[in-house]
Amino acid sequence: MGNRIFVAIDTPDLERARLLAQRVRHHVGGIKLGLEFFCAHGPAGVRAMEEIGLPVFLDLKLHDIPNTVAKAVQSLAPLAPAVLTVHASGGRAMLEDAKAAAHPSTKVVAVTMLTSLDDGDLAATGVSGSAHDHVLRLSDLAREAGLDGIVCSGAEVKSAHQAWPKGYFVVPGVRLADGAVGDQKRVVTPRAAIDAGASMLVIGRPITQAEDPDAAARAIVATL
Ligand SMILES: O=C(O)c1cc(=O)[nH]c(=O)n1[C@@H]1O[C@H](COP(=O)(O)O)[C@@H](O)[C@H]1O
Repeated sequence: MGNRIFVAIDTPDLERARLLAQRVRHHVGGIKLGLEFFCAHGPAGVRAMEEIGLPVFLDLKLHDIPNTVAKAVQSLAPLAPAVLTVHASGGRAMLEDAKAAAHPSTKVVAVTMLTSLDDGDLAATGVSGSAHDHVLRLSDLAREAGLDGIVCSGAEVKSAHQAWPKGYFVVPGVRLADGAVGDQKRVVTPRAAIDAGASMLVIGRPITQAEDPDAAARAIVATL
């Protein structure tokens, strides 16, 4: 089994992104590029990062009407990212059209409920019930729409995996027991996420903000 850690390269600085990816490349299975990077550098930046030779997860969390999302996904298809995110709450038609427009080799995964939110935040958006139930509902929707998997926290991945054994489960909000949580609310350790059935761990600041990112990535791998 390959390394399931994707390092979140959250920076608008292309040189820093390259340097970070190169430093940790032997201890991660891929790199995740998100809005911060993509807004600054677009497809050319993604291509520049692809040259490092690691699989690229393009995390744009697309969420709009079906036609707009499908056209955006179509525009991204030449980049053939290993993984691409859309928001599950965009609804079934949006999810189906996103999957149909993606490069055939791209896993399209649906973000369920952001790991920076808790039950109280959910209630404030007008959704009653627990984060757990909300994630499970959105996971069913993603499966029915033909997506490859979902993004959820380590607290829900076990149930989601049981309900969808062939799904691909991306887990962010990963922290070592003594690590700073920052803006994340639903966090688990790397080991707990893997034991619960995560297919991929997304880890950003615990690696990228460490004094020695390479050593930090190596230390996390050692816990798995
Ligand atoms: O889709 C994601 O990757 C994602 C979904 C989610 O619910 N929570 C979440 O934190 N992420 C991303 O995962 C990364 C987490 O970064 P750290 O909190 O620094 O480890 C960031 O790049 C987020 O954009």
